[in-house]
Amino acid sequence: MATTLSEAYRNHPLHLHHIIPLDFSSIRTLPESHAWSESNDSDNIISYNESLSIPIIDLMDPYAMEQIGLACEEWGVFQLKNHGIPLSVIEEVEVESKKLFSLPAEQKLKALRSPGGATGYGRARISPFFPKYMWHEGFTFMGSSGDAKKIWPKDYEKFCDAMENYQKQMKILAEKLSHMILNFLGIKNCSSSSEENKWVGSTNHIGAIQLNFYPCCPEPNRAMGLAPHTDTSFLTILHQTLTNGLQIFKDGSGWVPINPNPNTLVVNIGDILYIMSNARFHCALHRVVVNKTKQRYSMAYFYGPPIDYVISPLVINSHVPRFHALTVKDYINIKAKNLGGALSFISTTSKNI
Ligand SMILES: C=C1C[C@]23C[C@H]1CC[C@H]2[C@@]12CCC[C@@](C)(C(=O)O1)[C@H]2[C@@H]3C(=O)O
Ligand SMILES: O=C(O)CCC(=O)C(=O)O
Ligand SMILES: [Fe+2]
Repeated sequence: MATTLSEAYRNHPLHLHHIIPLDFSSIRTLPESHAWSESNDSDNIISYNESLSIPIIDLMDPYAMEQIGLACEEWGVFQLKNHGIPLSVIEEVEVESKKLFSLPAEQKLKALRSPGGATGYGRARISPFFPKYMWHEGFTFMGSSGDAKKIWPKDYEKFCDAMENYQKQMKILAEKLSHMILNFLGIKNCSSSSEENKWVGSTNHIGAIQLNFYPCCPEPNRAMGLAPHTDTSFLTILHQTLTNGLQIFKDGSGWVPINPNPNTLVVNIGDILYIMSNARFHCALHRVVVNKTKQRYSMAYFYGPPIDYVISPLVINSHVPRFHALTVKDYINIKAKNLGGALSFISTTSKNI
């Protein structure tokens, strides 16, 4: 599984300066390399407005499927309560993640992501697309975290157990949500489509964890935690610690905050589901802003089909497909070169293909 995703990234090696994070522990002022324009502040958080808050859905609600479908159409993202993930599993992953990021830089660098790799410690993979660096460190892994053994040759077990339990639980939840979403889209009722979506609930899928850390920042209004992006996944499930920062872009409104709610996970649709929904769902462009006094941590689980799976738009009622069908691997390759332009690159109305 891990090797298959790395295979897709191998053709797009990054320069080391786009992988090695700043040693934030020794920094007291914002370096020019991390100073984004002030405009990032003025287009910032919109004022609170009831109709502009991301839906909170109770997974135990008998109408959860319809509510999830509607939230995907309007927002591309929703908050989920009664999700069934034991609190202890989430708490442990938080403890281990905090332990990891508080290590001295040289220790973390032992697990540095390789230039063409998908897993390990480093800056976000999207870093080369932006003129400035982000105020962020990340650690990506799939399955058992071999990279943790490089950091703690003897004491890796607690970390690995916590991450494995978390992945196990996240996978179960991701499968449940995927079934509901595919049902909502009516994919189950299309000819041969249940065949095509056999990856949901099988071992033949991609499941990856991204631990994110946003240190306190001396000038948060001029810095960026994680630059605007959509996830490549089918769907992403995110746990955030109690510090604000995540925002979703809503056409006509601007950046809408998704502030943490206790016992609530954030679920957003990724590019793969956006394509499969034939753009019926909203594409969840999101970013993270940083804080002067509070550190922020988040743990994302990316769930999606295997890299040889052919993504094709679900077309109902003689609607025209808005995207060319292509494999996950091809899409990852296109995105590695175009980032935000990847979706228009595969659009049936553009002249790129
Ligand atoms: C399984 C995934 C999903 C990846 C790529 C690969 C490993 C790391 C993930 C992230 C995590 C941080 C944001 C993002 C945009 C990034 O830079 O790295 C994500 C990206 C994607 O959704 O494309
Ligand atoms: O830190 C967050 O809240 C969001 C992280 C994120 O967008 C990602 O890991 O893809
Ligand atoms: Fe994301």
